[in-house]
Amino acid sequence: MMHLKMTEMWATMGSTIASFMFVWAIIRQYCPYEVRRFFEKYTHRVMGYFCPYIRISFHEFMGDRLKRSEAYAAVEAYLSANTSKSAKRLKAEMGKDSSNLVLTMDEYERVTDEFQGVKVWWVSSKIMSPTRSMSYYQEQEKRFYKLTFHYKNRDTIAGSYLEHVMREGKEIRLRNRQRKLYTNSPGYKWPSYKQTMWSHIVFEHPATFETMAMEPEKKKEIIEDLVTFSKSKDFYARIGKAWKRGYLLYGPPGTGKSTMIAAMANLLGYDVYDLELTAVKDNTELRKLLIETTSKSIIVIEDIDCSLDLTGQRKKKAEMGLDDDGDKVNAEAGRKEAKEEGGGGSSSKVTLSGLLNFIDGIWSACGGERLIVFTTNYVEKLDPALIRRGRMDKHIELSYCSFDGFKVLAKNYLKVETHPMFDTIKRLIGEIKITPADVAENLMPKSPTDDAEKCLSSLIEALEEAKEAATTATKAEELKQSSLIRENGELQDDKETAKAMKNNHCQR
Ligand SMILES: Nc1ncnc2c1ncn2[C@@H]1O[C@H](COP(=O)(O)OP(=O)(O)OP(=O)(O)O)[C@@H](O)[C@H]1O
Ligand SMILES: [Mg+2]
Repeated sequence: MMHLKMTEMWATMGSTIASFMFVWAIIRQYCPYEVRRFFEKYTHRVMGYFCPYIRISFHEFMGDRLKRSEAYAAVEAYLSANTSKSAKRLKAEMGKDSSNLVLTMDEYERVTDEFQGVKVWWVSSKIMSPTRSMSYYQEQEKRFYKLTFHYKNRDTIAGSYLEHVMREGKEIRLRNRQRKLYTNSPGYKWPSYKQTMWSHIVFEHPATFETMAMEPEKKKEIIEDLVTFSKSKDFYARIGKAWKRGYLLYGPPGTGKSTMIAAMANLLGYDVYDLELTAVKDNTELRKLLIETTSKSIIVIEDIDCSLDLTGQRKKKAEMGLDDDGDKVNAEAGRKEAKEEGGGGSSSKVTLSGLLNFIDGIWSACGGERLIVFTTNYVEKLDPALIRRGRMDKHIELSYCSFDGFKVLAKNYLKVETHPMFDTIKRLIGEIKITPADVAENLMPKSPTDDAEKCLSSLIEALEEAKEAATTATKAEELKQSSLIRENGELQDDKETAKAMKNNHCQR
């Protein structure tokens, strides 16, 4: 009897829901927007009394604002990365600024997600809402994601789950965004959509640490240093230090300094600001440029030793004939010294103290998560204040090609990991100095018929030539030294003979 009553009750409820759904479908299809909104409002209110679930909506555009909601974009990125495998209906779109396809949940698709043992449901949906365009109304699609969860999990979801979704979503967006290469050089007229001091193009350098020729341990150490930095937001906050790190890359030309900067940017997904110091008018302009840089970026000053006359203060003193303490010294000698040092023809008024402020002054903390990289061929020429630890935290020397470096290049260029010619190359590379750029050039096939053997022979030839040139140069130097010694000896003998003759003459 009881069972019969329950069955009847379920049947009645079922038919009520079915009739309700039918009426609702008709309303959605045929009724004007106002009537639909009215029904929606009251149905949600009635359902709210019985339903134990909570819903949170993330609308793409809020109110009349034209800007896309950051929360919606983060949810979209999170869902497309985490739940697109379980969704059955997906939408494929070209990523913004990028060339790859992005898969997101299709409209009205529903997926589940789990967090700390709590199950939640996400639905992608849209509503048609009226917008006033010129003088008439038209309907516009408004997309949103709806999150549903049981009310007993309210604290977990509203607290940690949403924070987790936002954080992950933002990280995914940053990873997938098209990165940019900025410059302040007035020579470049790259497209820029707003009036800023920087112009930019899309950053598309293919260098990675994997393709860099250097000792594996050194490479590993640099990668670990960079990754640790990028994950140390809380650490930097705890020790009260701005979240930035300075790298000084030094070494002879063609050893991979610029290549390493590109590899760093690709590893961390950062933008690159290539700062042309000679084009900066003065310290104020330098500060403005700094303020306009964004987080997750690398600010690069290449060839810092020739970028600016950073020893300018001293040169001016020298030109005026003042010594370091400001005392007057031989004016003529001072002017000569200044001229010999190169003169510094740049019209930039940026000073060393302006640059030091740029690196670690109060303003440098704005934005956070930034690397500052200097490159130079002559580290010994730089002012010690500029590169002391704390400013340039990590000094990396990029040097001549080692055998390990050669193996990386051979793998990149020729796809060979071992070859009988490797032994000869190992011996020669140990004997002479050759830059990775020179090795790379020799390994580059010059015609479609050039195979690995041909390229390796060309490298051996170049190494042998370089060895011969080095031997000849050493011999010439030795010869020069010995003739100098001989000349000095003869001079000494002549002096002694003259002295003896003079003594004889006096005695007489
Ligand atoms: N360590 C390296 N690993 C891989 N390729 C390298 C390396 N060093 C140089 N190369 C190759 O040589 C070319 C020149 O290197 P790069 O411009 O990075 O040198 P650099 O040290 O910046 O030189 P400069 O001091 O003249 O600016 C690069 O295009 C790259 O192909
Ligand atoms: Mg370079």
